[in-house]
Amino acid sequence: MTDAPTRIQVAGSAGTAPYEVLVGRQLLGELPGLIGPKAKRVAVLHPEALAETGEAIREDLASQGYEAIAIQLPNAEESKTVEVAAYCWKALGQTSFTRTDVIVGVGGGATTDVAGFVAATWLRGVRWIAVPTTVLGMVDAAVGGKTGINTAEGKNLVGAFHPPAGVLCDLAALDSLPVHDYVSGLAEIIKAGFIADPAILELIEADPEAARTPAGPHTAELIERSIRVKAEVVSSDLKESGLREILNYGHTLAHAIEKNERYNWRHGAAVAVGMVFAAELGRIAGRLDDATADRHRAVLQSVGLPVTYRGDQWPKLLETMKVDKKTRGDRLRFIVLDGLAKPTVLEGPDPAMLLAAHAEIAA
Ligand SMILES: NC(=O)c1ccc[n+]([C@@H]2O[C@H](COP(=O)([O-])OP(=O)(O)OC[C@H]3O[C@@H](n4cnc5c(N)ncnc54)[C@H](O)[C@@H]3O)[C@@H](O)[C@H]2O)c1
Ligand SMILES: O=C(O)C(=O)C[C@@H](O)[C@H](O)[C@H](O)COP(=O)(O)O
Ligand SMILES: [Zn+2]
Repeated sequence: MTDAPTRIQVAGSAGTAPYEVLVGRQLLGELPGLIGPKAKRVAVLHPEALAETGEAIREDLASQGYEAIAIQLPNAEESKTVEVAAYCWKALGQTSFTRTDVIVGVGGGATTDVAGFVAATWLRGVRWIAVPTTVLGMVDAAVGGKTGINTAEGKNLVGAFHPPAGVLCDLAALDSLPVHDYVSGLAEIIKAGFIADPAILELIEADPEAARTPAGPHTAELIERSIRVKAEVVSSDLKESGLREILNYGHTLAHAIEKNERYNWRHGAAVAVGMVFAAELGRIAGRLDDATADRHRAVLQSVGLPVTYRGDQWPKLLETMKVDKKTRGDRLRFIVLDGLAKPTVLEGPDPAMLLAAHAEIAA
């Protein structure tokens, strides 16, 4: 017998329907209920690494009478391209996928970003369900309806706000996740700690080694607390017209690092460096106290996340940051902290401040 899952509500916003994020074990029995009675066809999008899982889900849905297809995507960031999206559109077209049919995205954040984007664009929008299988996917990517792909110019530059009909976080999926990917997801959990829920930081600081494994005593609590932070924010501001920008803490520099590394760095690793940069920027701008700024480096390093980046790359990073989605005209905008759990926007900082903050993360 399994325990009942935790259910976290995400309110409908900007005309979209509310949905639930379930956290627990053996949740796949929830899929047909979420797919709903109108669907005839279901497309299960999964990465190469989860070929067996994707096929098992497809078979299960087929045994329940759906015309189920599996669409295998490349692993990780290689899937977030227009070519992969076009491959999915072709597969849906060849299956005569209609507006009442449903997409299921099973995988990490890269997979659910593409699956959601394909769902947002196919026939101008079909229903989709997220089944995140990484820590990062569960606590962040699968929740909130930001879907998208990268372009040559940068990260997530094409996309749509298209919330899922439900999110199933089956903690058992984390057992097969390589430790490198598990730890990368901790960066977004730590982000939630700094912007909104410091209890997260205390749980990690009490035993950083335990935080690095799904067998740790606080795994479910860390995941659920982070989902609650995200759910609360996106419930009130789906389309990032204000509050939602706080979820972008550390991301202005992180996305530039990812592009500069041709996406060979995991998103979470880049976000770790980006948060140290943002903390230093906050300190230099006279907003953030020394102890909270230093705490960033300490907690991130304690779980094995990077806190520095190649110092000679600054001109390229600065150029890429100009296309960050928070930029308005020529004014760069950063999320910084006024104190612990007090995120705010820093508009058009002096270039000397940016350079000084960069010096603090330059390896
Ligand atoms: N939409 C959003 O709001 C949002 C939020 C945060 C991050 N993101 C995006 O999420 C992406 C990062 O997601 P990620 O960290 O989950 O990485 P990922 O999706 O690239 O997955 C990492 C690797 O793990 C594999 N994998 C996935 N689940 C597995 C499992 N259970 N066992 C073994 N291998 C598994 C994947 O195939 C991949 O090779 C980035 O593209 C980022 O931009 C989006
Ligand atoms: O949900 C959000 O909003 C976020 O900013 C969460 C981030 O962790 C995530 O990486 C997001 O995809 C970044 O969005 P972008 O708009 O900067 O591409
Ligand atoms: Zn992120």
